[in-house]
Amino acid sequence: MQHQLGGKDMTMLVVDALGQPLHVRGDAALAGRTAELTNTLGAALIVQHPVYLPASCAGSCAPIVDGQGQLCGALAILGDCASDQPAMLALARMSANMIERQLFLASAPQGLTLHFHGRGAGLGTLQDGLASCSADGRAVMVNDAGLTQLGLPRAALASHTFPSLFGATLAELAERCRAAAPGLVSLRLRDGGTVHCRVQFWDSCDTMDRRDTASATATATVADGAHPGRRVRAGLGRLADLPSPLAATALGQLDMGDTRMAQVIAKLRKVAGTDIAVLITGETGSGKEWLAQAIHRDSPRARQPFVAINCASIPESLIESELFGYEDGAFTGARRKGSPGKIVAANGGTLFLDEIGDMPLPLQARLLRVLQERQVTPLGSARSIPVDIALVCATHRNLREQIEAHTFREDLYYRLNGLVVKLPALRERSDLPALLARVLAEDGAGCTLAPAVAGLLERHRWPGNLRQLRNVLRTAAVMAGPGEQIRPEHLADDFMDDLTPVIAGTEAASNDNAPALMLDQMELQLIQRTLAAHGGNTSAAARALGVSRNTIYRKLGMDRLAVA
Ligand SMILES: Nc1ncnc2c1ncn2[C@@H]1O[C@H](COP(=O)(O)OP(=O)(O)OP(=O)(O)O)[C@@H](O)[C@H]1O
Repeated sequence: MQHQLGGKDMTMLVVDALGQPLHVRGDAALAGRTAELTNTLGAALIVQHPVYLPASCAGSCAPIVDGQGQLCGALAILGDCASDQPAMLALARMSANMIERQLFLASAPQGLTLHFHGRGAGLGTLQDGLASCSADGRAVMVNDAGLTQLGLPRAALASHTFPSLFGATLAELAERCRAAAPGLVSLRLRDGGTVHCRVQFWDSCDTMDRRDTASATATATVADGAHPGRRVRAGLGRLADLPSPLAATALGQLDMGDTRMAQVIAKLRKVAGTDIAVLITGETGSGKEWLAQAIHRDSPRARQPFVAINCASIPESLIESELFGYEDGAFTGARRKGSPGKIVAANGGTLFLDEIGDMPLPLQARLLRVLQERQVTPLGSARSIPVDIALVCATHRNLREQIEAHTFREDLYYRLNGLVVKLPALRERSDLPALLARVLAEDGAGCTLAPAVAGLLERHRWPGNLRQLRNVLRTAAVMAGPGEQIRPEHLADDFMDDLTPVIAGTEAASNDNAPALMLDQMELQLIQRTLAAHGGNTSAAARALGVSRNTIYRKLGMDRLAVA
């Protein structure tokens, strides 16, 4: 929440069901001050609905219910934010919802946990339903979002079992999980509706055939303080793990079966908790920031802030104040109250400096000083603030070359490179099918891939790496429609354009030893040459040849791939 509030002068307050403060961030005096506040918090507790607070203690408040649907407290954001009231109410409601989900998962029966939604795209969002049941499928717990989707009042839950709600026994579900190609299972409800699900089996669940599922499942330690050491079995294997306390460790979730990725993760696990600075290199979109976040989430600092700053996207003149902060009126245009800066904001947690190679030289010297002295002096201030941060940096540049070109300080480089890890480009990874399945499950609106599309995706060079992969699949899923099969015509034109030279090149190579050029082979060569002359741009080649782009795809056999 603090991150979302972006440094606004606000107070965050969590109270129990009796309105007693449990946790205050910010102005503790404000949190306990007014009768109106107590009354309004009380109102939120009574009506069990988010409410605005009165003007005297402006803010918003949302109730929190536990996994059994019992009211257990409320969360309030207090402070003068008249113009932002709706946003604050939404933030309070969203944060309360996140707490509720954690409470639910922490008290879930140890048989199976199901995340479900009527639309595949709803999975992994705060709106997806949660259902948990005991290993025999009898005791079922469902959160409010889940009950809404099932169309059930809470009181009716007591008379249901898992099979009576979801139309399958745990053993049947385990079987479906084994067979589910993209890591997403659909269940037909008793009322005829369908929900898309991701499933996690706890180890204690006896209904699973452990021998058969060994290759398809991942065993993971729950990264949740409430249940240290609990072990879960992810029924859909690594593909379907969710970013929840029941999922594998954050780093473990990035290991999809590629050897190089596994090595990167193994190295990072060794330095977890040591505060050794990590430098991540890799092409754009290869997942450097995601990796940095996973390092943070698996570290002892996980409950402290993760603060990211992209040195390439902030104007040079602002990096200094953004990073190191500034005193009241330190420079023209400075905010009246000054700003503590990102380094101080990350105190106790992790500072992620993305595109560190783009940091201007003078600031490199300042950063080095901060890292050595472990204290920051904001602009215009004589006072130093001690800081305790773990540092993760990333770059797609070659810092050694930059050192030789005198654009990067060698001493800073050696301070940053405690451990250097290189993320493989997507085209070098051997786990593309698993990645496709995961991204589809997360972002694919329940769609599946036609085999021909899987073939096309595997041929692609992916210059934009994981970012491009996610965008291509997300757009294709929208084109195909929820729950449909993604076919070649659903892929974006520019993606097909990028792909054409690769396929054309493959065809050309395989034609080298052809004895006599038949008419269609000449035609093929003409197309290949024209494509080459137009830099692989299918539209330009089609125009030059006076044919349609589809004709080119057809002649190159890409339509055959499409129906394979
Ligand atoms: N392990 C992953 N699995 C699936 N998708 C991922 C993964 N890692 C990253 N992505 C996707 O790729 C996008 C880009 O990732 P990220 O921002 O971490 O890349 P980056 O290497 O930091 O990029 P840049 O160099 O441009 O800053 C993410 O928003 C996400 O959609």
